Amino acid sequence: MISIKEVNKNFGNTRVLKDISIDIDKGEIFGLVGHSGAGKSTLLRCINGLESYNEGSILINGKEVKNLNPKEIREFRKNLGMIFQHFSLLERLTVYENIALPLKCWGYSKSKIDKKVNELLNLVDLEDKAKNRPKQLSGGQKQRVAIARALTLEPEILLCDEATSALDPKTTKSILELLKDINQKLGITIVVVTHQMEVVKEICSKVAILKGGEVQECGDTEELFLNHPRALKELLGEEDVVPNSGVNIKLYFPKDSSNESVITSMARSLDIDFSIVWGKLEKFREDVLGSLVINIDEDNKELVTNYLNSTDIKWEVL
Ligand SMILES: Nc1ncnc2c1ncn2[C@@H]1O[C@H](COP(=O)(O)OP(=O)(O)OP(=O)(O)O)[C@@H](O)[C@H]1O
Repeated sequence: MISIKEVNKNFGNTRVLKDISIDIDKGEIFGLVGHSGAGKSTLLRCINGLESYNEGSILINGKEVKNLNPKEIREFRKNLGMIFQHFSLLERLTVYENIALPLKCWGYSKSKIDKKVNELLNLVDLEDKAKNRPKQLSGGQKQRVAIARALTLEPEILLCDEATSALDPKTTKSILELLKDINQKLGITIVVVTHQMEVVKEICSKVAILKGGEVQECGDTEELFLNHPRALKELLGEEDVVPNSGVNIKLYFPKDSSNESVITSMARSLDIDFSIVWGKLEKFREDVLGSLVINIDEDNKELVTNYLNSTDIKWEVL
């Protein structure tokens, strides 16, 4: 649905997007994650046609975004909803009027507008706030209004730029639940730009980690958390602290494997000593993923690595 190929983008002499290639499938919730300045928002603006790109291609439903003429771009934008960190609601309008705005601009009849707005108020659970103004709402409620407004023209794609960054953790969770619900009920493809790994963990099926305008990692979110590549560690500010002597081996346990049985079986079959350096369990949606670092004698390295290769456990020497 969204196919980004070798996209380069410069601001003056500075290249801020470097050879970006990402494919986003229909119905997916895709995360673009990275520290400030990584190029996330610029990429999002290239996707929605607000910025052009110097080289490469961005195809949405088979159409090259930068080649769209003004008439096509109007239709194209209709198909893309967008929500932002600071909601971008009009303060002088009520909740109802804010949601109705895009429909009014497109010249829909009053009855069609009324039907759609009420349907969306129900979807975002704000029926009782229709007559309120934005200043009478909490941050989470404001974002719900923004989400409803972004959905009025029934877009196929919803772009979220740091949509939960201004919200507390509990409100963030409820907004993420709503986005998940919308994705499932309406089949909308959602692209989420965020610096919050919790957001990625909670709702994104795929993710790309950006750094310095480049894609460092891209793939399945669960795989990424399980494999914990360097790019993810850097993003999370994690460091593996391990002993200087012996060999340190990190084992990764997918959600359906029992770490204890592998470790005890290994100790029993190989009849060797090893120490556990540290272990970590991490909640991943409804499941728990784990990793464990063990320290063994250099002499036992081959024995242990051969044993681990005979299991389905992923591992690496640190
Ligand atoms: N209009 C612009 N003119 C010049 N440079 C820009 C412009 N917009 C962004 N940049 C630069 O492009 C780089 C990427 O910025 P971008 O806003 O895309 O990053 P980001 O990952 O979204 O960061 P943040 O989360 O802080 O918004 C940064 O170095 C930024 O300074």
